[in-house]
Amino acid sequence: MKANGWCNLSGFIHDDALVLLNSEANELLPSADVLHVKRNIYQGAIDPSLPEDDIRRKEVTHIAVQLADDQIPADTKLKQLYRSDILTEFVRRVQMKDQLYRCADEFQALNIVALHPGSRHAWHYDTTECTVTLLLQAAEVGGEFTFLPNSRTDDTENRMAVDNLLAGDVSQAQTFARGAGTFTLFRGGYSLHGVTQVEGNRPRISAILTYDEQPDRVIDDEINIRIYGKRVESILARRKA
Ligand SMILES: O=C(O)CCC(=O)C(=O)O
Ligand SMILES: [Fe+2]
Repeated sequence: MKANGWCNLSGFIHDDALVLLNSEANELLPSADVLHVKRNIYQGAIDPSLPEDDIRRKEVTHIAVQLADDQIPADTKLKQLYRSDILTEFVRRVQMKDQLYRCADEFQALNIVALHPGSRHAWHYDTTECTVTLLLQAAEVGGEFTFLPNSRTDDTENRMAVDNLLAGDVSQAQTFARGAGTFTLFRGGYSLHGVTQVEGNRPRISAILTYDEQPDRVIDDEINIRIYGKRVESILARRKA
């Protein structure tokens, strides 16, 4: 974690427990929305000094079948795992934070994401410093997590490496072989990353566990509507009415 900004813990979930978590996800996913989110690699904040035609301004539509936190019942094993203080404390220690809390946002806290054959997760930075994922079901082929370690800091970006990567030269990127049950922590806010195209006959399913250094962090309605679409828009509108 210190040297590369990532940490991959394979076999973190025992095989028998993994079967339960994966079947919960597969039972819930038919009720999930297909999200279409248009974004650039920075997910919004483009460096204004970039030329108009710079590849880093380019918007790509990200497509995923995704369950938000409010769609994952409290009695599922997956939510119980996420809500475990032992796990939160473990994540805090790996991330070397003085304080770390589960995200308080009703939609973003815990998500289940299915990438179906033919889809990928385009290169991007996360809007939070550190991201935690649990792979529940690996793709048959492809669907690999790829990562350009420490490609930016708070002050600067390794533009040469990022430009080469976006132009298709993946020689600087690291790719991890991850089996289902692998728990991965990475500094996604500082390292450009994505998931290669999923191939074969089944979706790649992962859980995204979100944490924050603030105990009460919620996300702006506008951002949640942009990510989660009509369903969340109508929940929020009904509440206001
Ligand atoms: O699914 C993964 O392994 C990575 C997901 C990711 O980058 C994200 O949700 O921001
Ligand atoms: Fe990400």
